[in-house]
Amino acid sequence: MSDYKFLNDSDLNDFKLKLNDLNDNLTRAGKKLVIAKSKFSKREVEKDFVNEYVNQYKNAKKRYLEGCKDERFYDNLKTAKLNLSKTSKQEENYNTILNQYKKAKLLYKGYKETVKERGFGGELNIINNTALKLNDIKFKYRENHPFAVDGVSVKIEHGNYVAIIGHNGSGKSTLSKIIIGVLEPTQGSIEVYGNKVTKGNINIIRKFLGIVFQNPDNQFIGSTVRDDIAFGLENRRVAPSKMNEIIINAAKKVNMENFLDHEPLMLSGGQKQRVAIASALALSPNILIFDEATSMLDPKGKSEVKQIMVELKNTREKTIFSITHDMDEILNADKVMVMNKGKLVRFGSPKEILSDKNFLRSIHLDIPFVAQVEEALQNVGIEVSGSENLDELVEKICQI
Ligand SMILES: Nc1ncnc2c1ncn2[C@@H]1O[C@H](COP(=O)(O)OP(=O)(O)OP(=O)(O)O)[C@@H](O)[C@H]1O
Repeated sequence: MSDYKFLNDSDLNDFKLKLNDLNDNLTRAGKKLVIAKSKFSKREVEKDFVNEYVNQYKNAKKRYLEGCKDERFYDNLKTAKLNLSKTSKQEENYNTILNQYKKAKLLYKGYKETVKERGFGGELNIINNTALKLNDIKFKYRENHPFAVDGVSVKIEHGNYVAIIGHNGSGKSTLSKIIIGVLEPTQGSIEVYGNKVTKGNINIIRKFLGIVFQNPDNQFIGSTVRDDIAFGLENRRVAPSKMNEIIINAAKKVNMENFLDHEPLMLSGGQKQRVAIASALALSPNILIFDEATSMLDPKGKSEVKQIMVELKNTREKTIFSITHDMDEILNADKVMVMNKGKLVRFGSPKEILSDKNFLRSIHLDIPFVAQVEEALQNVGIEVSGSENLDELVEKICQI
């Protein structure tokens, strides 16, 4: 027994992630079966078609139930208990063995709770501080097509706010779909916090990526803001007793806590997007991706959402990616990725990117308004640069 390797929190976390994934598969198989049965009742399909989904559901359930049984936690507790029973209080290592027993007891309790909660609450394995590492990513939609993403390599550290810009067709959306695992790269590899993304773990890793899309109206399911934020949590089988607190906290982060009982469709565009952000935040993603999230909003809505993005950035709790056509937004970012014809042609701070305005113009990108004003002032000998917004620029001018 002396070389027995006791389990630790990371083993319990791995078990949570695995069980939650099996539970997702089971839920998906259940949904597909319901659809197949409804098609059968409308006489759109034959019985064989339904049977196929019945089998898939049965298999998913079998895998889930097998996944629930993990003898390691019981064996771990049994070993720790045995060790303790063989050790007298006078022995030097008594306290270590007692602590091992206490830990094993906690892990066993955690295992039982995990089964009850269907694996909810697992956290992404943080192997290193690099939120995203793309290694020579290439992607083409069809064999005889050019690469839509062509050899992109980049390393983004945790807590950064990264703006991805580029003219239409430059590969931004394709790249974002690769990051979120909707498209599989034709070549290259991806690491998320040190976890190499594979077919086997992509569904698990995707749970730690939150996405806010362009059209706020396409993102609502619930009849109130509260229901809407709850939807994702219900899918993850979060215990109802825990839900309220999570919903309120998420709503507070986007200043929507007073709208929880409002109907989502009656909100302004900016408010809708803030609810969409809250729904994503409720699921505690490590990486939050904004996919043109401000492009359909009026100026007030745009500014509300951008303000929330800056507040999120300032907490440094999440890594943020924003795919955007709004060149003014890049001033808020820590790093800017400039895409052109599928390639990452520039990567740096907003100041570095804006230092070569002619290059940006050559690939049909607008220059942020503030930077244009700064450029005009520089041309008449007034040295101002690096302002994040108009207020900052005005302040700098007043100090000259
Ligand atoms: N489903 C698809 N099938 C085939 N080609 C596609 C598909 N989607 C995008 N493409 C092509 O891939 C290239 C990159 O497109 P992508 O949509 O990623 O660019 P983008 O920078 O996001 O553009 P936009 O700003 O217009 O959304 C373009 O040449 C585009 O025509």
